[in-house]
Amino acid sequence: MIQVEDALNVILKETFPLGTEKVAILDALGRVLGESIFAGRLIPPRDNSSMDGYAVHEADTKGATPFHPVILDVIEDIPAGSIPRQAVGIGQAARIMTGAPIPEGADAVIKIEDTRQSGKRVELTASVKKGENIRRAGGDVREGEEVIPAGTVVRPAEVGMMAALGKSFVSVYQRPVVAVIATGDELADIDDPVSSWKIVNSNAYSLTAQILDCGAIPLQMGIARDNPEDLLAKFRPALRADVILSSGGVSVGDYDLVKDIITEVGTAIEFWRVAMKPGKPLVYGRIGGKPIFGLPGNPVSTMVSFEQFVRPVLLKMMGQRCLFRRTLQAILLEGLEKQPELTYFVRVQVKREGDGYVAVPTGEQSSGVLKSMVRANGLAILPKGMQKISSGERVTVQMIDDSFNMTLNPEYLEER
Ligand SMILES: Nc1nc2c(c(=O)[nH]1)N[C@H]1C(S)=C(S)[C@@H](COP(=O)(O)OP(=O)(O)OC[C@H]3O[C@@H](n4cnc5c(N)ncnc54)[C@H](O)[C@@H]3O)O[C@H]1N2
Ligand code: MOO
Repeated sequence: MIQVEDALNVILKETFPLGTEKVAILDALGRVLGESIFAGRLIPPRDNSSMDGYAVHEADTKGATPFHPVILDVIEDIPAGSIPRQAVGIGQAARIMTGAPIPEGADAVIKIEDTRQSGKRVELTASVKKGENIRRAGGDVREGEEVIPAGTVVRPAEVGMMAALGKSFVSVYQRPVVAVIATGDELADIDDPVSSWKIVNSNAYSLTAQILDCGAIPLQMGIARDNPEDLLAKFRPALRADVILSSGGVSVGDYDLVKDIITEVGTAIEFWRVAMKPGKPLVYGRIGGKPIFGLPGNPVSTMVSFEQFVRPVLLKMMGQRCLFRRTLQAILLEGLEKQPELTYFVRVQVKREGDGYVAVPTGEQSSGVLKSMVRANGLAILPKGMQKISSGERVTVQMIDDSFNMTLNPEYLEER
């Protein structure tokens, strides 16, 4: 039996980012850049005004006050998007709007609030400094500058910047295709007739959802029955995926055949059984360099094993550098006993309380009870060596719900 951390080390050491592909910048959202983005142009492309006002010579504005205004001739109007036709001379001003290019001659912009226009003239009631209210060409981005380094996760700001730089396609890391095989004679699909002898194949759906949630591409292979022929018929075509997952059939029962079958198709098994609960009977191996995971069949075991081992693998393949969930410290509000040789992942609901957090176990912790997973936003990690934990003690919680910290003001949640 391998320890959780050792298992993770073995798996991640032999996992590498996939190649890259070109996608449209909006499709790059949430993905990892495979190239650095360099500026092929200046932003802004030329000096422009940051205020609605008048482009002037700074020297002309000296000493202007509401009681001793300076009067200038207005020579033209420069709305944003237009090209100035004349240079601004001494004693002259050009009316200019935010974003419009600064005309020749002018070296400052005075904002409208500090002026009074009368006909073809303008009175300045304040002075300006050289360069005031002018955004310089290249002030945001210089030509040739590395604006976004390779390895960055693309967010809306990066999408906007790439658009500003005229880059419509960009290189990102590929998304792995992940095959999912459910195993078990007792399984029925969602739409099959209801029978008390059958269990709905929910694992294929929770796993597929977890794969999608990571940004990877699921490939549902359906249900394999507990016989070698059917298992081989599902595993063989699954090997074209980048990662292969199965659920069930990895324990010690008479029909737990997954280990034998994946060995038969050529998998080098690296470990079977991890010192954890839930998820102990996990089997892991490599086939043609690809990872293959035989996840335990209990619905919670499947999901928790995915969280601990498969999710980091998929993220690493997609070029991500942050492979793990956020953890936080919380006060556990219920005492628990455990087997000291195993690491426990306890389903909890974490809430803010004062400056800190509290964690409440979400009910029955048996590996078949999916409802306590539905109610959980975190997994409290009770480490190996610990025998029991009392209410009021501090625990580390792995947050499996990213939206957790969105503690919205309750009045925003009121319904109409
Ligand atoms: N004698 C022993 N028995 C068991 C041990 C053990 O050490 N000794 N370990 C237990 C633990 S821990 C787990 S976890 C399970 C895992 O066993 P398998 O991976 O072989 O899973 P199955 O036996 O096939 O199924 C377990 C359970 O989960 C339900 N299941 C299976 N697949 C699905 C699915 N796709 N969707 C929904 N539910 C599914 C299945 O009906 C069973 O109830 O073994 C223990 N036994
Ligand atoms: O590991 Mo099993 O997953 O405890 O039920």
